[in-house]
Amino acid sequence: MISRSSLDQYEKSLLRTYVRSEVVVVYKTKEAFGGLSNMASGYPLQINGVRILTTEALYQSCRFPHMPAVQREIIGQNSPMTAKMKSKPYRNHSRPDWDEIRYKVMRWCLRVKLAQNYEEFGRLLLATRNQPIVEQSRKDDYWGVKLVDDTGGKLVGQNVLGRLLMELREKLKDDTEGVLKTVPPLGIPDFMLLGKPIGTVTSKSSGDGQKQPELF
Ligand SMILES: Nc1nc(O)c(N)c(N[C@@H]2O[C@H](COP(=O)(O)O)[C@@H](O)[C@H]2O)n1
Repeated sequence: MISRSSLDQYEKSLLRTYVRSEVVVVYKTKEAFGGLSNMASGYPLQINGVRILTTEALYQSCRFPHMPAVQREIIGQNSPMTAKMKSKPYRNHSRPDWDEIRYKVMRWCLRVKLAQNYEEFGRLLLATRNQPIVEQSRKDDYWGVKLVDDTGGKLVGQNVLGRLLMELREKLKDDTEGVLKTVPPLGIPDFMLLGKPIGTVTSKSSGDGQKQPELF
């Protein structure tokens, strides 16, 4: 069995340190790079024809493929924060492999956000140039980074969300053919929304969440 102290040591080894003045900080959604946050509104999504207002709601709903009623409650929220709050009482019932796959789900959610908001989200991502991106958080040093000194200069965390955003940015820089406008489903079991397997996402399926009317 792995001892608590070696687990603590391992966790510590995953932490990275950033200097605030040298990075793009994602903190409040109204700030310059706030659109990179999953809590940002204005980047609507559509999965299997279902309208979802934010990547936060999409990400949280992916915890519960076996509980469509909970997914419906989460994606029915107008605010991303309440979508996250709605998931809280059910967290112990998240899919059993959640901790192992959540970063893949997050990577897929960001791909969907880009595919369906290619111009606006793409422009924001590219505006970060080659700088490190970090999400500042008060509590979460897995997805983000926390302030570690009173001067506010040092940020420490695994910064998994920031690293996924940087990974996507680098792919976008090479995306001359618009390949990122199509997102295949994740290759994991039970990748479902409201009882149906999640299909390929395309840029055309974004917008106001209504299916396109038949023209002929
Ligand atoms: N509580 C909270 N407030 C914010 O303003 C945040 N940006 C976040 N972080 C986001 O929460 C999501 C992860 O949720 P889990 O704790 O893994 O359920 C992820 O989108 C973070 O970016 N949290």
